[in-house]
Amino acid sequence: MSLRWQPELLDPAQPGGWALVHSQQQFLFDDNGVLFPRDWLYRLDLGVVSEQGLGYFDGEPVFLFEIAQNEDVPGARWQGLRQFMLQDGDRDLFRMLGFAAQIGTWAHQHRFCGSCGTPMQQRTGERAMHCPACGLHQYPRLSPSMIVLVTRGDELLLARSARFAPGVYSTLAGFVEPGESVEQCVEREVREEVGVAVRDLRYIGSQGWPFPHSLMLGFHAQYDSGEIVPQPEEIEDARWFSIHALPVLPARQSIARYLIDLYVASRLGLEPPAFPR
Ligand SMILES: NC(=O)c1ccc[n+]([C@@H]2O[C@H](COP(=O)([O-])OP(=O)(O)OC[C@H]3O[C@@H](n4cnc5c(N)ncnc54)[C@H](O)[C@@H]3O)[C@@H](O)[C@H]2O)c1
Ligand SMILES: [Mg+2]
Ligand SMILES: [Zn+2]
Repeated sequence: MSLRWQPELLDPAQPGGWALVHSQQQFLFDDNGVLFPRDWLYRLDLGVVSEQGLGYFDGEPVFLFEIAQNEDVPGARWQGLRQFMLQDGDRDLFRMLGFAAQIGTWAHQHRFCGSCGTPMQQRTGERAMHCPACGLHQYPRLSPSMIVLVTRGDELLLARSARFAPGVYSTLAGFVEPGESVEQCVEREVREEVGVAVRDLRYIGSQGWPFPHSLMLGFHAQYDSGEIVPQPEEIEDARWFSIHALPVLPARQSIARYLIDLYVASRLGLEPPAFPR
């Protein structure tokens, strides 16, 4: 892991430092980037709903201003987290922004106690919100999801949702439901989304995915039986693709792409790709 970005629980009462400004998966930036002098931001009166101490970037303390909506700031613009991910190069910057977006969204959505409605308070000493009336604690939210490449020899089962960019096909993914194991989730989601049974699941690796708070658990599975039947609401199209005639694939930074590239490399006897971090 790189040393440029180090998450840490900083006390927002500590003065100075730098700050990110986030709202609804977008960050404020200008010619100097996404980090603004914190004292300068206070003067803008941005309607801050939560302030969080995030950690250190290049050794400098970084805070987050979570604001209610994207305000116009002279000389600055807003850019979505996805755009920052797609800009190749600075993975540490994206890791910091992904963390900031998840913490900011969580803080924004837990301002009031879900049990009794009292305004929540930030705890000191751990990243948690606390209800002073009933004692409820809320921690940052994570949604475990499986993602799986299903293969049959030289063929890959890839699908697209109507939300994807035109022509893009990807691996199957879905959220883990209460009470099931990730392996059961893989079997259920594949059955639901394409009507196919799989076997020989192999866990490959995981990736934090801040859109908005998934933890992707990546698998490879062998096709077992069944014909492809796309799930009407979720899957626009699903097919077998030969490793020699693949469609437009997901972004290089995604574990979806890694699962595909890894399998293709193994079939062709090529060097395995680098894991996207
Ligand atoms: N990193 C990657 O390579 C990669 C690739 C594909 C998908 N993903 C992510 O995987 C996650 C799951 O994929 P999917 O969209 O196909 O899921 P899915 O197949 O379970 O279906 C999506 C539906 O699940 C419901 N849903 C939304 N949030 C939920 C939650 N937290 N828990 C349970 N159900 C929820 C909604 O009805 C939504 O329309 C998404 O966050 C997606 O962004 C990541
Ligand atoms: Mg899905
Ligand atoms: Zn409460």
